Amino acid sequence: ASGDHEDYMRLALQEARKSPPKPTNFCVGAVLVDEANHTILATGYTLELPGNTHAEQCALQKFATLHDLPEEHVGEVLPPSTAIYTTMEPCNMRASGNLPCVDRILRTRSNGQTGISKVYLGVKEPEKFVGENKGRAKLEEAGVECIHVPGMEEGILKVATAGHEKD
Ligand SMILES: Nc1nc(=O)c(N)c(NC[C@H](O)[C@H](O)[C@H](O)COP(=O)(O)O)[nH]1
Ligand SMILES: [Zn+2]
Repeated sequence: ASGDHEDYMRLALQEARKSPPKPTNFCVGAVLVDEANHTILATGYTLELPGNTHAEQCALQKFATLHDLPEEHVGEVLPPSTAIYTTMEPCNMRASGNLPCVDRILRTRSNGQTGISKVYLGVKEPEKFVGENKGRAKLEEAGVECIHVPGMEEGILKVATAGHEKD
């Protein structure tokens, strides 16, 4: 039911609120969900884990850690109907040059692993740091279904840009 999608996106926004505002990125929240069992596998928010970490990256890393695996191997332990909810579409390029979350999501589907098969997003990425984010098209080309969960855009962007100069 669409209510579930909004509930998970609201939870992701709650997570985003925990992120320390910075002028050089967005405060984003993510929730990794086993859709078949309606269970939350992990949550994450920007900068939750040490280093210049992204929300989606943190959720993946935390779930991998639960299974004593590094993030790059998380695809080995994700249940068959795993989705990720993220308040902002996964990054496809990062000004820091760190591995984008689109690549981390696609990596979960390597070696015949199902990995993440659905991405629910709250907003498109504003073109402030890296121009237009073409991540959604890249995910869809790879067979990952991307679904916009509407209705929370204002709140998501307010949190995401909390560390930015008020223009
Ligand atoms: N989906 C998403 N989740 C995040 O947790 C986050 N911080 C961004 N932000 C996207 C933005 O494009 C990058 O934050 C800047 O490009 C700076 O790059 P770094 O974050 O320093 O690697 N996007
Ligand atoms: Zn990212």
